[in-house]
Amino acid sequence: MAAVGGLLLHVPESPTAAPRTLSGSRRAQARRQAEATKRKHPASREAPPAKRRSEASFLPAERAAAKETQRTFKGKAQKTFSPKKPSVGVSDGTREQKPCVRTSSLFKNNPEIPELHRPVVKQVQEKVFTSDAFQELDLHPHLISTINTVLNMTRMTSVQKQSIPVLLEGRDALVRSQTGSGKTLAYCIPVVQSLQAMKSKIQRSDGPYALVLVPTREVSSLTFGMGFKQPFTWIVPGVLMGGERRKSEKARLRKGINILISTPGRLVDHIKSTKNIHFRRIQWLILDEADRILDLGFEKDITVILNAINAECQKRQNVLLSATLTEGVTRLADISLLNPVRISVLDQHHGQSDPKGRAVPEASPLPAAGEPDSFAIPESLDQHVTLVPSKLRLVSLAAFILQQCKFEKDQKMIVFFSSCELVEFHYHLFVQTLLSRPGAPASGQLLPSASTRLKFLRLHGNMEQEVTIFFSVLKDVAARGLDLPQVTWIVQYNAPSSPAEYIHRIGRTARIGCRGSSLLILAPSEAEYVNSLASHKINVSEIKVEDILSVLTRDDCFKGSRWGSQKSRAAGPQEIRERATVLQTVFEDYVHSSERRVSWAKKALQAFIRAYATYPRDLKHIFHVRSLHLGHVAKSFGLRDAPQNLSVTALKRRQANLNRADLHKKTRSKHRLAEILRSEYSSGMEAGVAKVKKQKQTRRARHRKTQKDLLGDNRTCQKSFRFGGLGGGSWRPQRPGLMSCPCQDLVGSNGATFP
Ligand SMILES: Nc1ncnc2c1ncn2[C@@H]1O[C@H](COP(=O)(O)OP(=O)(O)OP(=O)(O)O)[C@@H](O)[C@H]1O
Repeated sequence: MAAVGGLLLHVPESPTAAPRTLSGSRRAQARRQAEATKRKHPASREAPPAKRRSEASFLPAERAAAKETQRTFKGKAQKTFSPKKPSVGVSDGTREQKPCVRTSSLFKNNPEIPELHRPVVKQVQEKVFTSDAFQELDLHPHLISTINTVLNMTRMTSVQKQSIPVLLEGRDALVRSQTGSGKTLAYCIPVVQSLQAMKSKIQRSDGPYALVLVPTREVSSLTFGMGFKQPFTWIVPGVLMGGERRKSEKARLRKGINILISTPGRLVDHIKSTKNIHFRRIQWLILDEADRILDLGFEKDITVILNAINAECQKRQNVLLSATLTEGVTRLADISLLNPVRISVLDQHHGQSDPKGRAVPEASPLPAAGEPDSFAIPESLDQHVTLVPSKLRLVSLAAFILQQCKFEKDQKMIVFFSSCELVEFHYHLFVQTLLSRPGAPASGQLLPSASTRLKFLRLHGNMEQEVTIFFSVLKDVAARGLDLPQVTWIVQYNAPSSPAEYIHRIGRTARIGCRGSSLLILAPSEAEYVNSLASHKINVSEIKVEDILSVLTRDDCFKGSRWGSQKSRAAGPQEIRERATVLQTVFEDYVHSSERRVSWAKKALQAFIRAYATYPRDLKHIFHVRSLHLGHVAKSFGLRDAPQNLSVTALKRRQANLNRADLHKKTRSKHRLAEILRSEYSSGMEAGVAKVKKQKQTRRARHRKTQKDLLGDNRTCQKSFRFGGLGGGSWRPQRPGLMSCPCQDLVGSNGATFP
């Protein structure tokens, strides 16, 4: 999974939008599908037989079918009819003659969906708000009025109530509180209060008095906007976050920044290369989202920063904030905090607060060595999981999106994917098939009932000019009434690599007491992941895949021919199957409408497999690339067959390569890099990524030069590289777009659009 975390955003569509029925060629296609399904399930022509009427019959687990975990793709021949007439094309010039292809069954040979025996655990919970107002704190009146009128906040959250007085007393603190509980203001307020109260008024040219380290530039911008922008004009806040030209950052540093917010990598960059950066007057060091900072591999950078600050100033106040208290965070607290107060906001049952709600120093229960940490999860967050066979993943995701964003009101959803390519692929696929555009033909791959009001947005760390685009998109979005904090659904299409990552992902909803829900989509072979979550006191309830797909019966555009106008009849498994098949055909037709699209889908599939191979060792027994049925997985990319060179043999060859002793040394750093790349927090500018990119460029340049010297001309490397060549060369999980052959040009989705 490379730079992970893609993200799709949805806005609601009017639930009153009248469904339109399929017309013309679309209807003909649906009929073909319905007939195909009928042929495959002849028994269901009438009422389904008794034994198939049960819920389980929805996904008939064929006895003959080997378990998905043991199967390999054999390149099943697709059924192809002679191309009597041109298929429906799309309006972008890629129209071409293609054979009329019947999609293979979505519902045959799927692995059995196991009963989910999820242990019910009592989740750790926190109370978000207190009844106390900010006025009760001894703050400057202007600061209070800014909080009340500009930030529009009156009551303190629990973490603010506990932390602000402790920090105003001048103590170091280790603060743990759930996502979206207001940790940012818990330190911003004391910092601003203490700096404005300084006897000699702060000058801009004094340089930094407070240093705030955050994991990503997105967080740095949000921190800047939320906490430090307004109150006292003579205190100048500033952000260093990459994306901007280093030269202009240097100029701003030269002018002076009093509250410096930065990502660790970028700051180290300046420490090494910018002469006029200094820490002489540092009074505050804040490590916000410490768990993510460590997850992203910034431990070394933090050490460099701590050394640089310690060399210039010894006395300061240190604060470390985190939503999860992992071993790494505790270690970081040990080296960066001096005699800290531990603030952990748990509910009354856990007895963390005294009756007045003040923090109880040193009272936080830390997990015993080896015992997993229990994470606090917002009470208002409903967590769900669904087990979906690989073949049904794409239709299930689409159905779920339609269910929430088409039939429910005011829903906003974030979908997390495991790599940038997956974001790009699904974004373009859904935009092209689920949305209607002005002037678009009624037929083609577009679903007729799509709405112009349903919107998709993509965000990932691999986007060119990330910062500008990211924020201009956000601004546009905000202008249309969208507000990221009001996200109602989090969907994790690919499981996260750690419980902490899971917490941070779902933490994008149910913030500050709002309601929110999350859905984790797992394959049947990954069901055990639920136990792994439970060991961290994370409770999920199951949604059946048939319930997700049943939404398709609410939309007549997925209607097969057989059901006519029987709108009122209860949707049976057979009808759901037919409609899911119609939707899958829409996707497959789109993907197969041109060679380029097929190639994009294959690249996305390849990225998925690469990402799948980077799960940490302790999760390998659940997520192992060998447990993937590639043919089935290919279907979830709209491909009718798996690319031949993604065979298990090729993967085995790669495994053999990885087992070679001389590769062992490299593996650990590769894992580290993979973790960085797979994180949705990765902004693409982290030191590790930049370093690897640079190394690759240098290697490529060196290689070309050697080639030129050897060959005496400008021929480039002829080392063979097959698409999807997992078996060729030393394949390893990489950032999307970086192929393993050092001489290979970058191939990827950067700035490119889906064909
Ligand atoms: N006292 C308050 N009253 C109302 N809203 C608040 C208050 N404090 C913070 N918020 C809002 O709550 C939201 C979440 O705050 P913040 O980002 O600081 O949470 P967090 O605990 O740092 O979350 P995460 O760990 O996910 O980063 C923000 O939109 C913020 O504006």
